[in-house]
Amino acid sequence: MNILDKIVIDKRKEVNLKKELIPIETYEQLPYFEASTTSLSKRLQASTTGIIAEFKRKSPSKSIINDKALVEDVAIGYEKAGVCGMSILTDEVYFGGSMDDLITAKEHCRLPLLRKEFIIDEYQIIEAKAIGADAILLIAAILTKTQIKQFSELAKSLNLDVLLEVHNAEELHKSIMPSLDMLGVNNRDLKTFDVSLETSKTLSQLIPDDFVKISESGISSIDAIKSLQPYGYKGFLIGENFMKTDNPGKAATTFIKELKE
Ligand SMILES: O=P(O)(O)OC[C@@H](O)[C@@H](O)c1c[nH]c2ccccc12
Repeated sequence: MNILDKIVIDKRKEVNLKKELIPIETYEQLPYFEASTTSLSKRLQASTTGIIAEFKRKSPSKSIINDKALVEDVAIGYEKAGVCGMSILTDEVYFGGSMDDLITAKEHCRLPLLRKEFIIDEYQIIEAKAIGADAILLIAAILTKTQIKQFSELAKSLNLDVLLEVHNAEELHKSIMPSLDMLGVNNRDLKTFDVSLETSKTLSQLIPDDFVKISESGISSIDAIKSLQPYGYKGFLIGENFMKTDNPGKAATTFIKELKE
């Protein structure tokens, strides 16, 4: 069994358990549930750099990336660096993240926050809104077309932006629908962990221009970004390249400064 299948099985158990412990109505009463959101896709459209910087402690492919950095320091650092948004892993088992990380980031910066999670149930979308997320990720590889439609429409009704992630043409074909704001191409195959920026380049021509195009994973240089921009990419999701340093905010500052030159 590949790692993605395993993650989804565990996630199903986790969500079923949580549903029993915390009824959805509890989330609907939290203050952020009614609060307004900041649009990540609009920020990206208006930006010349388009960096979405991620907070990621570990991953199944790399194990520990950074177990010292505090999410509040990183949120403040990323905001100062001038990123367009911050992506926060909330999966605990495989990525060492938590919903508390997102809440903490929300308290320390005004950046649009993307909840990076393996969403398989509408419950997680209500939860995302309630903890202060501005955008959610939907992964085509683990969802049916019907789920993508239902989940993205629910997110839109809550004013959350939707980033739909694909890895191949088949996933892209089943996913294109008006309730999505951003289409992300993951350069990392979540089943094998192979990384290639060519994935973004080949799939770009199949993505209609009305979606904000984002290239995700394995981006570690200015040259990589410059090579992707001609393919229409407006957003670049970067995790490890910043998180592997002692000071991710500083790494993002240097990176963005250089990108602007
Ligand atoms: O650390 P990287 O290679 O810069 O990648 C960041 C981000 O794209 C990656 O964490 C990611 C992209 N899609 C995902 C889906 C689930 C978990 C993680 C991800």
